[in-house]
Amino acid sequence: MDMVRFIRTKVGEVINVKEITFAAVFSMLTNILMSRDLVNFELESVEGGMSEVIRNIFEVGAAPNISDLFPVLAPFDLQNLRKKSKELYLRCSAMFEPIIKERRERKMIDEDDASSQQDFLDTLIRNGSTDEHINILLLELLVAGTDTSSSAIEWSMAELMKSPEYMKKAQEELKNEINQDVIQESDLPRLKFLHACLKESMRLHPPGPLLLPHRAIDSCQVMNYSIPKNSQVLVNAYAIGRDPKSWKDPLAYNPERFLISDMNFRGSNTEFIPFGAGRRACPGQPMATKHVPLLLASLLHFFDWSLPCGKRCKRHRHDW
Ligand code: HEM
Repeated sequence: MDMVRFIRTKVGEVINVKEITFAAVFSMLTNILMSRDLVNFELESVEGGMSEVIRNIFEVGAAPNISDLFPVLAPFDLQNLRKKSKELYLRCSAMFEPIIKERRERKMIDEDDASSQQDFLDTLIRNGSTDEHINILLLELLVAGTDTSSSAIEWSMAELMKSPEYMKKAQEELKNEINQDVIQESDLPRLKFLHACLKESMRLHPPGPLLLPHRAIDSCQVMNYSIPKNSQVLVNAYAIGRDPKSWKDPLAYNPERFLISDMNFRGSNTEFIPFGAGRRACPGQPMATKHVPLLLASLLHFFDWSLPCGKRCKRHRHDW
């Protein structure tokens, strides 16, 4: 895997885990979506400054918007959020357009050849999607999938650096369970402790702390609160994951709590909802729960980690 090869060239140097995992996830997603690798690990960069664009879109999307509180102000776009979104969308479209054009021209989709491999882009073209639809869909999936997945890996690494005994336990599990030079999807079900570490990191640091904004389609009563029809509803997954009514010693990083529980990522347990729950839960969850543990396992199995200049982390109580 490119990420592992790249880190091997940096052994002994300080590694920026955030940049590397962002690039690795981005590369996985662009390969799945359009069979293209837009990442250059050597330059630690994503082609055409894509990582910056994706991050900016995330920031613009998550920024508090005064028009949500005073809808009458929306046409004035006082914070320039709509203007910025449009500029970022145009920058992304400029990146995707040559790829879509080339794919259309090469007529890679051979309707008669049922065995020819199709990626997401082929399927969209074959279904008659316009360039605009394709641009928007690719962008939405890259934005929704990259920062969330890399944040889950980064927080897991940060927590494991703070708790060396759990890092060691996860590495021992990997040593016992992985017999070959690469970690494969088929190995994942055996990595119980690794999954527990990931769940515990996502409980404390859900990559979407307020999920996505929802809208009440009807007036309703939730406990003692009246929710009027059409109001925007934000679900605080961050607070839910740290609620002392649901979690014993909620601020402690303790992956073992997930070894003795059958909580999954599908939102069946409302006290643990890093991917949301119900009809609008994350559609990328089945994919993310494969590539996120694969990347985390690769970081832990192939390398030993320490903080720069022998620094030590304080453990246990949560200052994050
Ligand atoms: C660790 C990784 C990920 C996390 C924690 C995560 C989390 C979430 C959350 C919390 C939501 C909102 C759910 C709600 O409001 O109820 C969401 C929505 C979404 N996610 Fe993910 N996600 C991840 C990875 C991905 C990936 C890899 C993709 C696709 C490539 C993806 C695509 C989407 C899309 C398209 C939506 C919007 C769904 C809608 O509008 O109904 N996500 N995700």
